[in-house]
Amino acid sequence: MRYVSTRGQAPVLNFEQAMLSGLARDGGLYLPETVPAFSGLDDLDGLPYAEVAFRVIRPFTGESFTDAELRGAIDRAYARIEHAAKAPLVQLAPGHHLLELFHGPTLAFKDFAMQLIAQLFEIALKRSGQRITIVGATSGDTGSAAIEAFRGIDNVDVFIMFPHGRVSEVQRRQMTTPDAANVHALAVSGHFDDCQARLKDLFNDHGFRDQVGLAGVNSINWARVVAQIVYYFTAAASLGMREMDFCVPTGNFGDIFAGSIARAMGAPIRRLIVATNQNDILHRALGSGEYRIGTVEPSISPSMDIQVSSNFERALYWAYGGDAAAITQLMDELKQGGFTISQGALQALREQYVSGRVAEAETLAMIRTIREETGEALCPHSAVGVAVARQHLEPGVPMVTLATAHPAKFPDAVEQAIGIRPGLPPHMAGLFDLPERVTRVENDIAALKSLILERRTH
Ligand SMILES: Cc1ncc(COP(=O)(O)O)c(C=O)c1O
Ligand SMILES: N[C@@H](CCOP(=O)(O)O)C(=O)O
Repeated sequence: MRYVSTRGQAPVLNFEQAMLSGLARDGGLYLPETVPAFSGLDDLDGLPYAEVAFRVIRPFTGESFTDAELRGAIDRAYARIEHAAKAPLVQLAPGHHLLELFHGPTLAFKDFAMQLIAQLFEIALKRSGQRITIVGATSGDTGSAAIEAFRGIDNVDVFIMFPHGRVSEVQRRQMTTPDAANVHALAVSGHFDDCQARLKDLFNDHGFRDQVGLAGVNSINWARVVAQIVYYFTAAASLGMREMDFCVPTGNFGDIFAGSIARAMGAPIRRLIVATNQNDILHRALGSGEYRIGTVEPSISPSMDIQVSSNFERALYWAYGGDAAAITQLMDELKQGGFTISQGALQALREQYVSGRVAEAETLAMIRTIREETGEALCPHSAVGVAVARQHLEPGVPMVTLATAHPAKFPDAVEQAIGIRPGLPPHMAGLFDLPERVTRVENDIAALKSLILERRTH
């Protein structure tokens, strides 16, 4: 399996190389040259999650890992997810199901990919003896999952940039309380898009990149996306491999893009529905063809407060039929504020995705409604998903909404909606008593570089 960059100017890599590279050297994102068809769809029902993961991921890893290495990594990764089913599917209403992706150690869907790629990184780094510096940008959940997965791993430093004052207190504490020497939480002035832009600046400075052995664990890393494909298959298997719709709370477009890969592999997915909060650039772009960056408005679903949605570049690459020059041009225009999607590409995108957005009041109302109807408390991101899914329900077609985080990560929003403050699970009970370690940094590339050079442990 060979991986190519969306911008067409970076070396073609194998899986391990693409995983260790993160962003391609031409600034693009890696994608497989072809998507493998999945054989054995009808054999998945009843299999353990780890076995489905092995079958789905194996075609992507090629010669990079032996079967035994991959199975071992998967087993260790998913042993850390508490629920027996790992990603249980629960019925919200007849025909509408919630895919619960928050039973991992940091209570968000990010654990599914991050736990696995930490295992794969460890195998690859032990083999090569290489030392790396992971830098991540987060609106809250990627950062906590990365720190949990990579803390204490030899040969790795982890720097996580989060937007100062724009993540929930639980998310912040998950990033600032681990005391491992290789973990560095950085509170950056600005919003998530600033953090992600600085991350890409670091990757695009090849001198710095090579000096520190820069690696990335955001969904710019193809290995993250691969691991997120698996639960589309387990959900489809639980519903008997009938044609179904998926509604995905969306920000950086990684999770829903994993759904398009699942569909391309053969999963019976009819519609993939992009659900956004008031930061609705994706909904607007799919409606009008104009991808224009607006102001990021803080919301009660802060992990989705994103305007520059990184993985949309991968979707565009497909929609433009693999025309890397066209993507490079669009990404240059994006630096000036936005671009117009060609009619042909827009049509191709609309064949892949439909979309909806909900405002804050609707999100709160949906948390209340689901509490009344089922007794469950939804996190605000999952509530955005459920609200948009309800706009798109069709008789006879099962709908699966991805529940991307545990309500206890966002207690203020949940309490505002239903008057009940969800408690943290026992393994996180001491979170509010631990001392925090965090460095305030300006949104400034020179300041970030010197901090990373000064703090890294190797
Ligand atoms: C809880 C939660 N829901 C949804 C999303 C959106 O996922 P994606 O960025 O893959 O679109 C995020 C952030 O990634 C998140 O943390
Ligand atoms: N919502 C995310 C934003 C980064 O997403 P990623 O999937 O690209 O890592 C977060 O919680 O940090």
